[in-house]
Parts: sequence; C-alpha cells; structure tokens
Amino acid sequence: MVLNRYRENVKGYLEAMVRPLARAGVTPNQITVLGLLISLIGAYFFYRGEQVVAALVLLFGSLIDALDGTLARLTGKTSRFGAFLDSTSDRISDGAIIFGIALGNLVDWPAAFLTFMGSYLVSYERCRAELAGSGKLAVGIAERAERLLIIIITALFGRVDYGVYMVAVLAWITVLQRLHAAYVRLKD
Ligand SMILES: CC(C)CCC[C@@H](C)CCC[C@@H](C)CCC[C@@H](C)CCOC[C@@H](COP(=O)(O)O[C@@H]1[C@H](O)[C@H](OP(=O)(O)O)[C@@H](O)[C@H](O)[C@H]1O)OCC[C@H](C)CCC[C@H](C)CCC[C@H](C)CCCC(C)C
Ligand SMILES: Nc1ccn([C@@H]2O[C@H](COP(=O)(O)O)[C@@H](O)[C@H]2O)c(=O)n1
Ligand SMILES: [Mg+2]
Ligand SMILES: [Mg+2]
Repeated sequence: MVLNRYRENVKGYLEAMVRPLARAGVTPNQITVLGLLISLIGAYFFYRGEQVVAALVLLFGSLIDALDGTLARLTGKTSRFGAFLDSTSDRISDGAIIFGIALGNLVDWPAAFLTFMGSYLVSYERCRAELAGSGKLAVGIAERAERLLIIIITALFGRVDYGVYMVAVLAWITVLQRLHAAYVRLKD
C-alpha cells in the first residue's frame, strides 16, 4: 500500500526504460520470465550465503518485475494470461527467495516457514477476494513490494535474518488487514 502509492511517480521512468524494449519487439511475457529467472539467481546467491550479491541481483530483478506490466500497457499487449503469468512468477519468486535464505542457513526453518506462509496468504487473500467480487484488494502494510524491499535492504547490510523476522510479522499483520477489508467488502 505504501509503495503502491508511488507507482504514478515512477511511471514515466519505467516507460522510458521499456520504449527501447518495445522497439526491439520484446514481449511482456518475455520480460516476466526474465524477471523470474533473475529472482531465482538471487535466491541461489542466498543459498550460497552471499547476501549482498543476492540483494543486488534481486534489486535488478525487481526493476525488471516492474517493467512487464508497463511494457504490456504501453504496447497495448496486456493479456489475461500475462496477468496470470506475472502473479504466478511472483509467487515462485517469493517462495524461492525464502527457500534460498533457509537453505543457506541464514535463518531458521520455523521463521522461514512462518514468513513463507504469511507472504503466500497475503497474496492468496487478494486473489480469492477479488474472485469473489471485492474489487482490487491491494491493501495492507506489507504488500509484495514492501516485503521484497525489506529483504533486499537488510541483505545489503548482511542481516537478511532481521528482514525475514520483520517480513514474518508484517505479512501476518497484512493477513489480518486483508481479512478485515474482505469482510467489509464481501459480508452481504
Ligand atoms: C542493482 C542495479 C543494477 C539496478 C538498480 C535499479 C534500482 C534503481 C531499482 C529500482 C526498482 C524500482 C523501480 C522498483 C521496485 C519495486 C519492487 C520493490 C517490487 C516489485 O514489484 C513489482 C510491481 C508489480 O506488482 P503487482 O501489483 O503487479 O504484483 C502483484 C503482487 O505480486 C501481489 O502480491 P501481494 O498481494 O502484494 O502479496 C499479487 O497479489 C498480485 O497478483 C500481483 O499482480 O510493482 C511495481 C510498482 C511498485 C509498487 C512501485 C514502487 C515504486 C517505489 C517508489 C520504488 C522504490 C525503489 C527504491 C527507491 C529502491 C532503492 C532500494 C535501495 C536498496 C535503498
Ligand atoms: N506478461 C505480462 C505482465 C503483466 N501484464 C499486465 O500488467 C498487469 C500488471 O502490471 P504491473 O505493473 O503491476 O506488473 C497485469 O495485471 C496485466 O494486465 C501483462 O499483460 N502481461
Ligand atoms: Mg509485473
Ligand atoms: Mg511480477
């Protein structure tokens, strides 16, 4: 919710970045897949215990992640499958990052599991509520952009463990916020 508000502020820069891609005939789905691959590389560096490299790779990956939708809208190539592919790639990326962190022994498994479950629930609630007719349920203090940035910033300082604990707490608060928002919008 917090970062989402700044979407409009960065829109112009994102559009400037995708124009050359559009001219080169790159498709939004190709960008989505590229973003996912970069996330997987970031997760691999967490597994290797190289937190700063992982953070830089994920920073670059999150930029790519913000470009696919921009490219789709700019070229009139938005598609329902593209939206599905984007969200599915986001979930694979979220899971791989926390798995990499846990496999690299940077955080204990119970904390990793709680963070994983909280993050997935946040996204699931939005998907399920929107399917039930709530309208866009992009609410809560720890949407994906916030969760990702917390992981990236703490990893840059070599303390991704703090980031995981923070995301665990904030994601579960967001679960409750979305539960409440869905109740208000869907109760009758
Ligand atoms: C290292 C270098 C080579 C490169 C460096 C480049 C940097 C300058 C990078 C800047 C990146 C910046 C432009 C983008 C950052 C966004 C990133 C943190 C998160 C990626 O989000 C992608 C995007 C898509 O969101 P979408 O709504 O489509 O996705 C939905 C989401 O997955 C939902 O999950 P959930 O419900 O929330 O759990 C699903 O439910 C939906 O299905 C799914 O569709 O979002 C893009 C828009 C951003 C929100 C815009 C944020 C703008 C901020 C102002 C950017 C702030 C960047 C910082 C200043 C970077 C500095 C970091 C440094 C470490 C201090
Ligand atoms: N391969 C893709 C990716 C995205 N879209 C469209 O963009 C929307 C998401 O935009 P973001 O800026 O939030 O990434 C998504 O809902 C689709 O409409 C697409 O068509 N193809
Ligand atoms: Mg996207
Ligand atoms: Mg994405």
